[in-house]
Amino acid sequence: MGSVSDAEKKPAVIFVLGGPGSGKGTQCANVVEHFGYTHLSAGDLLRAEIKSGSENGTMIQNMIKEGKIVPSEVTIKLLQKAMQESGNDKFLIDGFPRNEENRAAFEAVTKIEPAFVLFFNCPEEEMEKRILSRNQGREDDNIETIRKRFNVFLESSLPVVEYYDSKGKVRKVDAAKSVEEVFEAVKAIFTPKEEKVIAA
Ligand SMILES: Nc1ncnc2c1ncn2[C@@H]1O[C@H](COP(=O)(O)OP(=O)(O)OP(=O)(O)O)[C@@H](O)[C@H]1O
Ligand SMILES: Nc1ccn([C@@H]2O[C@H](COP(=O)(O)O)[C@@H](O)[C@H]2O)c(=O)n1
Ligand SMILES: [Mg+2]
Repeated sequence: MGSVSDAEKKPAVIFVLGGPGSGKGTQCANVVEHFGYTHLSAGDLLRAEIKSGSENGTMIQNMIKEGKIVPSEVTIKLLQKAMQESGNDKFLIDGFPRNEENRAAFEAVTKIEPAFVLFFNCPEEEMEKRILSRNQGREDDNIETIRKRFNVFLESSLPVVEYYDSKGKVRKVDAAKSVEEVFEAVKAIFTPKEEKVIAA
């Protein structure tokens, strides 16, 4: 039997999930700094696609304004392109998969299974407060769209988390704490077991 060559090795993927405003982007930036992953936010890639003037731009903009999930084909192409261009082999994929269609299509197209799913658990009240004071000029950071995004999260995204939980792949973090406290919990998940033994 031949061994898998470096060129054939699949990249390591961690899906980062959690409700809107739970702190996914904030914590991914910390993980990048400490653990050398490339951070790919599906939402950021879609917003960049609108700005680029692509033919899908208007459709994506309308979906984001309504808090709806863009068809997987579009988002997966953007993720694959960003992964290839990064030159890295380990990725934090933030805000994806957002529904069962995203999940099944990513697996079918890339044949990649996530190493694990990092799930930020945060009460809706706290997430709403954070989004309303984010001030990044996002078109979907208004109370009407926020409510729609929360509904989509409950109805379509949480079942994906439950799917991975049933496979023992979810690492759940209490995201209602301070940025520093949340990162302590995240760090413990990313630190290899042998390093934890040495540090003890
Ligand atoms: N633990 C925290 N405590 C207080 N504020 C936080 C915390 N984590 C992030 N924030 C702030 O909350 C806002 C939302 O955080 P962030 O953008 O990281 O969330 P997100 O999960 O990526 O949201 P979205 O799904 O809308 O992209 C930001 O203004 C950020 O600075
Ligand atoms: N897999 C995804 C991810 C995001 N979207 C759309 O982008 C919006 C913003 O996403 P954030 O992660 O930056 O909050 C989201 O509400 C969706 O409209 C998507 O379609 N598919
Ligand atoms: Mg984000």
